Amino acid sequence: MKPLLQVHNVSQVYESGGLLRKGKVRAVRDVSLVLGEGEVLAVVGESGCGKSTLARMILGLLEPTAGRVEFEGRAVDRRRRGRLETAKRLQMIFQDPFETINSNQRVETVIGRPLQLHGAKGPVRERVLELLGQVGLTPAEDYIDKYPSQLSGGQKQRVMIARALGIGPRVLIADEPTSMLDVSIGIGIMNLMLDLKRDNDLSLLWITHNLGSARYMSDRIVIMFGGQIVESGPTEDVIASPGHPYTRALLHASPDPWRQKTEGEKFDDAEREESGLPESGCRFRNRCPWAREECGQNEIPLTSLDAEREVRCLFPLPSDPASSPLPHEERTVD
Ligand SMILES: Nc1ncnc2c1ncn2[C@@H]1O[C@H](COP(=O)(O)OP(=O)(O)OP(=O)(O)O)[C@@H](O)[C@H]1O
Repeated sequence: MKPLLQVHNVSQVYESGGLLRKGKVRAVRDVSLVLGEGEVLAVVGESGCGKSTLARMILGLLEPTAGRVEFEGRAVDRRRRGRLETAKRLQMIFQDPFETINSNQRVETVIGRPLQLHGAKGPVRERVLELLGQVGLTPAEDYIDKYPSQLSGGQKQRVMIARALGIGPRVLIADEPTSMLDVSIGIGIMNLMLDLKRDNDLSLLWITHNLGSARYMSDRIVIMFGGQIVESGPTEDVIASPGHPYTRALLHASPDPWRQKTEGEKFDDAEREESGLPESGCRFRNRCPWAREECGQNEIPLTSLDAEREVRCLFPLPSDPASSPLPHEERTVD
């Protein structure tokens, strides 16, 4: 598969705190990944693991502290003109359509303005109607003159997808686009994105904390924990026999993935998580039932499990699921 988007050893360090309490947050640590043409790659991890930071670096909205991002073989340019060029090819769908839609603009403007910005001449109404049809908002005439407040959450997300699609991107980066929607509405959005991917020859980067949606959507999966990739490989293989204890824990956890969070709550979670993780050795070891002394001694590298899979663990779980006990049966720390 031809690589479209390449992330090479990217890191991000934030300066945090005020005058009295300064600190550094190493939000993303040496992450590399490749998204191939026509592929769906899922990036999965819990709140605070660095997914959104990674997405912002990919889009050129945030300069990596180290490493680089290449799109179609060229470095992503952070200057304004470069960003416009990038935006034509790489479009983002955000978690919260309520936040990103300007409430004073009608649907025609929300979708039409970026078309004009990217060079469409004259009235764009016809094209907007066509895009509304493509995202399932039909009859399109019923939607085009509406304001966001007259739309449901799922309809707003469809408007945002139409807006992104209009520019003719090659890659859609979707950051938790269904997490604020009811499950059935979210499934509708996932099906729509898969259809659009197929019909428009798109690639998708699907960012989520929900392994179920990643499984539904993706060909390959990257699992992140504490700013690092801890496992990657073909989605079905990783889910059938996770190599990293964190992937295993994600599989067996039963979080409520559709719960709405406020912005403040999100940050609290993330900060609590970040401050509780060890800086050296395996970052997951305090939560790992298989952890041994060696796990805290050195940085753990990503190593190959086979030609397509990598795992960041000194003692990867065996591939035979029967010999890998469930979390509540797991043996105690040596
Ligand atoms: N602007 C910022 N300044 C300081 N720290 C930040 C900033 N943005 C994010 N962080 C921290 O960086 C880490 C990664 O955050 P990020 O938002 O990328 O994670 P995430 O996996 O996308 O989480 P969520 O799903 O909750 O958005 C967290 O510890 C977070 O608190």
